[in-house]
Amino acid sequence: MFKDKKIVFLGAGSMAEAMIAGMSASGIVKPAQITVSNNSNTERLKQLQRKYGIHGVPKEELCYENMDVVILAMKPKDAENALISLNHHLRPHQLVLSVLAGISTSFMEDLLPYGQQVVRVMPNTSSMIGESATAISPGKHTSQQNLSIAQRLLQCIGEVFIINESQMDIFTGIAGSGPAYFYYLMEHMEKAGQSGGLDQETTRQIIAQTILGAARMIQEQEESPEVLREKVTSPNGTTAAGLEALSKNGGGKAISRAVKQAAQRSKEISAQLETKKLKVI
Ligand SMILES: NC(=O)C1=CN([C@@H]2O[C@H](COP(=O)(O)OP(=O)(O)OC[C@H]3O[C@@H](n4cnc5c(N)ncnc54)[C@H](OP(=O)(O)O)[C@@H]3O)[C@@H](O)[C@H]2O)C=CC1
Ligand SMILES: O=C(O)[C@@H]1CCC=N1
Repeated sequence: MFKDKKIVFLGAGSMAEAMIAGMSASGIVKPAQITVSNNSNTERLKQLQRKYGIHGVPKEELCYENMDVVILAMKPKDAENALISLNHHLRPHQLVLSVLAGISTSFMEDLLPYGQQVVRVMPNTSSMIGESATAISPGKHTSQQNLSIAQRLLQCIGEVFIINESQMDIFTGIAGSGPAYFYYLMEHMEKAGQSGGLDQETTRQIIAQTILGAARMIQEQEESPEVLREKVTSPNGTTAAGLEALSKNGGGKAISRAVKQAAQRSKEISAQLETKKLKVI
């Protein structure tokens, strides 16, 4: 499916690198098929080229007619300019994927040539090791075949969920931003471990294995998080004491608020960009 297909990343930041690393390691896409470009940081392009054996090409030197899949990976604030400058170069057969938080398929379609096939994507940085939870939603002109191409390509970096675009904000709150919540949790567990007498490195490995084990239990046992939690919790035992402290300190509420707040921010980004775009078209 991807033999000879040329994939181009516009944006060379942490998300692009995570996807490039995952795709290159998958063996499904060869590094030589991948090109990365950015706004101005040529040193960064050289670094990615050396590290992954891909092509790092400055924006002004990109050869647009050779691209099969264009992946937008700049910050949302830079999307409008990027789409406007792509408009003159794209051809109908070229598929545009965007990993930008808050950028809707209609936002892209309005700034690209009429009928351009686009797919909105929300990956996370675990793409780096092929463990992303990625959502995709097609635009209104996107064929089933191109949606399948996007799905297959993104399976190189982890699990892919095809969702309704109206669910993209909440997906972003859970999975796009999600790794950061777990790292935050780990930072705090690590500090507690150290103050309890464990060294940092050992604590880190213990926490990672604990989170990995809990995640795999959810994937492999047909039981809900609630049931699994109850199985850990002995009456009047250590876990009950820990959970009580979590609950008393607003732990559950804080987690739920974090997800909702991130989803809300995704909605706000969309709304702000829509207002700005209306002045352009
Ligand atoms: N980080 C994450 O966990 C996730 C991020 N995302 C999305 O990915 C996108 C990128 O995030 P992240 O990698 O963290 O951002 P970074 O700030 O790390 O990278 C942004 C990149 O975009 C480049 N850029 C800016 N304007 C243009 C342009 N017109 N054409 C080509 N490249 C351009 C920058 O180039 P230069 O350095 O030269 O200015 C830079 O390489 C965001 O939209 C974010 O919403 C989605 C899911 C998860
Ligand atoms: O923080 C952000 O806006 C991006 C999108 C999801 C994760 N990182």
